[in-house]
Amino acid sequence: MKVIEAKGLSKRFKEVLAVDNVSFEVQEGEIFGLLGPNGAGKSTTIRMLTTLTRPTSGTALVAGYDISKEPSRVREKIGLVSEKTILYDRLTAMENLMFFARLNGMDKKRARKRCLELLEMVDMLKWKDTMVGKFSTGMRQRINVIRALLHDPKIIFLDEPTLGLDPQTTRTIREFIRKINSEGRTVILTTHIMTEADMLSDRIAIIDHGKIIALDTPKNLKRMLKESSDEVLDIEIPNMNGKITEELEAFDCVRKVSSRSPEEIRIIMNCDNPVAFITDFLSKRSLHIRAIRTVEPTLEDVFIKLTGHEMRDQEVKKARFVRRRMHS
Ligand SMILES: Nc1ncnc2c1ncn2[C@@H]1O[C@H](COP(=O)(O)OP(=O)(O)OP(=O)(O)O)[C@@H](O)[C@H]1O
Repeated sequence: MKVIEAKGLSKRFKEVLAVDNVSFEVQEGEIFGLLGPNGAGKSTTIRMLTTLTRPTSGTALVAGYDISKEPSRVREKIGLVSEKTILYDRLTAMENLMFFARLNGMDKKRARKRCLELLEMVDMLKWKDTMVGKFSTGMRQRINVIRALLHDPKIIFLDEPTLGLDPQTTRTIREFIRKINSEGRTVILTTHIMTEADMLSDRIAIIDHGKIIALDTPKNLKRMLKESSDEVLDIEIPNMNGKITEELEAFDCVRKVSSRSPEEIRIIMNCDNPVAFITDFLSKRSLHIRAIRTVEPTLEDVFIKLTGHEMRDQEVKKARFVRRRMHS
């Protein structure tokens, strides 16, 4: 059964078309990942589906209700975890949760029981009477996540749920996402982390510049690359020189070269004999090969193949742009 049906959703902010005619469906019980670089339009898509912002055009049904015509019905059925969520620093974990539970219209006794239950689920019971202002980012995020579950919604939206968290908390949050899903909830998750989308999602929509450029299971997305007979090779070159990326990319059979470290490149290519090709290329330039490996394609490779650029490229460019603006 479909629990989300987005039809031609678009959102324009003045000259920026943040979301461009996006359509997709999410089935009940799925973990559905929206994967894309910073600024791709993931948060804006989630904000429209959770009724926080109105689409410029198009619409969506969430739990059977139209996001534009019946927003309060939609809000009853969903939970949202976003980085913009506010917790009150001078209230304890329990007081924060009770405050939001009461806002949701729960009676005191039921609210208390539910808060304790949820605190226990994320291993935060012992911190229930501590002020949230004293919590680490990871502890706050656990409270944020359970806050969205207070009214027991069947559809949960998580916008970059592990952003800025330490590895241990990241693991806890990911396990928790699997747990709430295994209890029958549908999860819609945005992330710019390929491995996170890969390990959690039943299906993934890859978003770039506001458009969905691919939508399938992680396995099928990766198979797409395999079946295209593209090869992905990692090559260690101890005496690397900076020009080889450009030189290699000038060949028709080379799709993309990316740097993995100062001494290692990853190359996606479609040549008759890729290893012979690369060995010949490097030996002509007196470059040595320390190791060469064929690698199973990852979602990163799928993204590169589809867009012709790395997800990180854009993030680096964006960071540089922000820094330049800050210093100008
Ligand atoms: N309120 C707003 N006003 C103007 N532009 C906006 C607004 N919200 C988002 N944008 C722009 O819309 C585009 C998509 O942003 P969005 O936040 O949806 O991307 P994202 O994929 O979630 O990335 P990020 O992780 O960086 O938030 C970006 O170019 C962003 O600058």
